[in-house]
Amino acid sequence: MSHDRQSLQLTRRPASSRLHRRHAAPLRLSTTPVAAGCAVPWATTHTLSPLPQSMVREAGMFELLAAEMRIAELERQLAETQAVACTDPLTGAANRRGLQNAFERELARVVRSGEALSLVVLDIDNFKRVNDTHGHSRGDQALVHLVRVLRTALRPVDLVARLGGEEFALLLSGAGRDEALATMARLQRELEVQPLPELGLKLTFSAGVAMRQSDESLEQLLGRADMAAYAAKHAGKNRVVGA
Ligand SMILES: Nc1nc2c(ncn2[C@@H]2O[C@H](COP(=O)(O)OP(=O)(O)OP(=O)(O)O)[C@@H](O)[C@H]2O)c(=O)[nH]1
Repeated sequence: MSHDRQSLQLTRRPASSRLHRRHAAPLRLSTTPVAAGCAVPWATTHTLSPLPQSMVREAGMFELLAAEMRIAELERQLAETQAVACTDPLTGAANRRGLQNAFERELARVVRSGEALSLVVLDIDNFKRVNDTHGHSRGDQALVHLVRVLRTALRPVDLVARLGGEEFALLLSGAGRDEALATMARLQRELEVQPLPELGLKLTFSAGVAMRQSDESLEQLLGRADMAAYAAKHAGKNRVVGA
């Protein structure tokens, strides 16, 4: 039997095997009478002719669309995984990695625009007492409450990150030292008027503010802000010190 590109003679066989062949090279199936003198009366022969170009094109478009949908889904999953990897699970604030990413993003922006960038290290005062008096679970709630108040009071461009325990960092985009100090005074007032629900507990913090100097890395900036926060603690807590 000779096979050419235009037609293919086949005896009857399972549909699945025809579909398989058809998937690889779409062909249209049409039956023709059994050849005269055929010794197998139940056998029919079929001529498969090529599908119209429009159907081939449609099939190709369908496969392309399916691949694009799959890629979009994988991109969504990747973005979700990255967001989880950069987030503190308890408070929803950024974690250190999230802070690092945000710092790099902001740095690129302020270098272009010439704007200032300030970083704050903030440590809740007497947090051990909150845990000891009200329990660890209330302590957790206090951390969540603090982040909520900070986020509500800050601009959407600013970042709240949890460095660990009851220590946080704030990245204040476009803020110089004085503006950052004023922002921190505002946050102190917000916490004063928004005590922890149910307990009525007022949280206070000690914080150090550092404005980024040229060529300063995140680690160096964090170091200066941390020392200022340490000074705030040792000066009596519930205060903000500029580096
Ligand atoms: N509930 C809760 N407590 C935490 C978490 N991480 C750290 N802590 C607690 O935070 C407390 C920190 O205590 P300290 O380092 O003595 O700090 P502090 O009591 O705030 O004292 P000062 O910093 O001097 O004001 C400890 O009791 C830790 O167990 C957390 O995720 N949840």
